[in-house]
Amino acid sequence: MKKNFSTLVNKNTITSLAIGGFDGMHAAHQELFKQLDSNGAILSIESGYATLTPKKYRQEYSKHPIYYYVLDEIKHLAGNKFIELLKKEYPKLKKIVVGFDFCFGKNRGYCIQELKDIFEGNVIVIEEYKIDNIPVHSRTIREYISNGDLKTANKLLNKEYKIYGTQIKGQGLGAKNFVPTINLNVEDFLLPQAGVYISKTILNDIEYNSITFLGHRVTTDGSYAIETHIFDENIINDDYEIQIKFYEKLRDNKKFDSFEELKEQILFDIKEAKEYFINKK
Ligand SMILES: Cc1cc2nc3c(=O)[nH]c(=O)nc-3n(C[C@H](O)[C@H](O)[C@H](O)COP(=O)(O)O)c2cc1C
Ligand SMILES: Nc1ncnc2c1ncn2[C@@H]1O[C@H](COP(=O)(O)OP(=O)(O)OP(=O)(O)O)[C@@H](O)[C@H]1O
Repeated sequence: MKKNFSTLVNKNTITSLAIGGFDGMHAAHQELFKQLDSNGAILSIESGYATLTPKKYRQEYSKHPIYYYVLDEIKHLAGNKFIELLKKEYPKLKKIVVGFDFCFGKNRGYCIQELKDIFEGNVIVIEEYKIDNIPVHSRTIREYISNGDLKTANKLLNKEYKIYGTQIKGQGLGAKNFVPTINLNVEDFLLPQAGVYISKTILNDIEYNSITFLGHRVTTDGSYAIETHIFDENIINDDYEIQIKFYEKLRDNKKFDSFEELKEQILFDIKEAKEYFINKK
């Protein structure tokens, strides 16, 4: 994970700010960032609901430093007070970049026109950004992920959806009866719909082709699990942090009548996922 270097960049040097929530750091957010100059920064207003790129993981997706405000601490401010606060914290601020639907201040009562009226500087407003006619928003991307449509979610993110987790102990059945898997504990991130996904797993900065299962292990102990199988590698993982990138869903979670049938299906899933990566090249 890239360290948040915002604390290292002096706010006195910042001349432009992109303002918003920025959960996902998706394709539309990146359109805003393109308008920042080399002394530009991102001002993320934290509502506490970021599940695509929780705060700790967000800096990875931009070269501009990210600063944060907690929404609850600033939402009572009248529009002019908010701008005063920005001017005080960023004395060289000349340009503000926001999207078409940006509103701020008490009761979200101040929007683009008020921003232009109050801020004595350049206000750049980005029109609603769409991909294949789908408006790009964090809420829309969350919905695609929750419905298992990672292909569309990734298109709107302009990158593969990625989660971070830590290794936990599994049932100890995988390597003996099925295939070896790393079992993960994941906090803070939105999890895709239950099922089997083509994925890449990153351990110690090395990216491996893999397949990932999420859901209740209805064929074995019934408990919820996130498990990833890395292809053709003998992995002895002692890494604290594991990253999973999701590509496409292969199938739903399913209850099998025997371990043999589940194993056969898992081997078929692996074959399909391998073909996906071969064809992608
Ligand atoms: C590619 C893949 C697909 C899986 N599909 C299912 C499934 O459809 N139904 C199910 O009950 N468990 C499924 N599992 C989970 C297995 O039941 C699980 O790997 C096994 O119980 C071993 O768990 P362990 O690692 O905790 O020992 C799948 C696992 C993998 C790796
Ligand atoms: N599709 C878009 N086109 C242009 N600007 C956008 C778009 N989506 C977000 N923005 C702008 O990006 C900034 C960050 O906004 P925000 O994080 O609320 O985005 P969002 O993806 O619309 O989130 P949510 O879905 O939670 O409303 C805001 O200034 C917002 O106006």
